[in-house]
Amino acid sequence: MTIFQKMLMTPFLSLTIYTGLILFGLQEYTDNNKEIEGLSEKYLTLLDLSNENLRLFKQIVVQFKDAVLAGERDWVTNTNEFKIQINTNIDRLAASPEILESALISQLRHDFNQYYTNALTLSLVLLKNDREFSTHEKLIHTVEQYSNLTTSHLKHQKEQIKIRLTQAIEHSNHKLNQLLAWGTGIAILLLLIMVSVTTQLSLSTKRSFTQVIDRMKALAEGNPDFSRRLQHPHNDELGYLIHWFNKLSDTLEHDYSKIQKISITDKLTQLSNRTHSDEFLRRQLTDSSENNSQLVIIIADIDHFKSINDRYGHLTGDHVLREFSMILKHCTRVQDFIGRWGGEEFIIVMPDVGLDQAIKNAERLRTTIEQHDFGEAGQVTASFGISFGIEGDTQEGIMKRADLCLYKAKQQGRNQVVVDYRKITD
Ligand SMILES: Nc1nc2c(ncn2[C@@H]2O[C@H](COP(=O)(O)OP(=O)(O)OP(=O)(O)O)[C@@H](O)[C@H]2O)c(=O)[nH]1
Repeated sequence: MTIFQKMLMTPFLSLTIYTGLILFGLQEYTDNNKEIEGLSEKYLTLLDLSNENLRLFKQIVVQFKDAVLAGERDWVTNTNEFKIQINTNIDRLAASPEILESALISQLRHDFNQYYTNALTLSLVLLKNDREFSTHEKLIHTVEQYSNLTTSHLKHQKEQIKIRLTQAIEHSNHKLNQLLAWGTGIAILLLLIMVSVTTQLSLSTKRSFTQVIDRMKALAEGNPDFSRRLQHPHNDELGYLIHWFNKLSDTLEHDYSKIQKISITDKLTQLSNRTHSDEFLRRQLTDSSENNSQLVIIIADIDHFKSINDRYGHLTGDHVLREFSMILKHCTRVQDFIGRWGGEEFIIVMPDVGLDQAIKNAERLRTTIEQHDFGEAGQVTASFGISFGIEGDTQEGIMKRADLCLYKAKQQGRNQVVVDYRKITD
């Protein structure tokens, strides 16, 4: 996935999830409202029945009183309708045992019927002009007792319906509040995850970009580090950038090493050139003095090279130089350094070698060259000057001593090896 897609995905996902949460919340809110509406309807019906029972009961009480006071027997029988209605209502209330306890309903039914039976009996007795209340004291007391109980049960029933309704609404609201709290929690959690993912993404992108910028800067400032390549495990824009930056580094490394090689190599002989020989000698002198090791240099110069050029031409001269270089390479150790010091002058730097061994090597070189067939130029000889590193030596010092020996070799008739023994004999 590309960085662009990742960046787009974060707000898109957030939007989708938040929209989902809002829609879910709205749905729950609507459902909750519907549930409360349903509850209200159910409970209010019960409350109406309860109120009606209270009203009917009061009417029965009043009816009995009126009948007795007016001496109208028919009025007593009128209460039967109210009684039937109350019992029907009680049956309807009993159909909701989850709201009204069946024990309370049974108690109400029992006490109301007790009241009605006793009140009816009392009313009929009193209507017979038997108005001596003291003789009916027990019955009056029973009527009062059941009247109070019935009223109390009816009120209690009404209260119970109200309480249950409040509880049901509270429960429903509590569920909604819980959902709201969960929704808010999830939204905050998601927000934190989004922020953390975006921060991580930004930081890792920034880190990778910084890496690329640093490497580009180093490259532009001429300090390339070709030993390692940038890594990016993802196939995103940064991955492509790093991939092509690494490709560019490969090309640059290749060109750089090519240029480096050219800058230190002599084109004709493919040996190290003067600049590189100079540097190498300086480094070796430092190393040998630090490690307290022996360092020997040999200067080799082709004899009468000018006359080869003059007689056979420069191309033949060049051929001789190439052949000469090959012999130097083949007759020395891998750790020996060979460079073209000037026109037909060469330097061999031999680290960790005794002077005797170096002299033997120079002699072997001299005889090999002498015996070699240089083609058109025929036989060619060379002269050698040898010097070795001494304490506090400088590049100029060791070169000068080797040069003096070479000069001596030329003076003494060429095709020979002259060694600078001065420091040993001193
Ligand atoms: N063909 C060819 N000749 C070169 C090259 N570089 C230098 N020379 C020639 O090498 C010759 C060196 O001549 P001199 O310095 O007089 O030395 P020499 O003739 O070898 O004499 P001695 O060193 O005294 O034996 C000059 O003629 C240069 O022109 C080269 O790359 N190719």
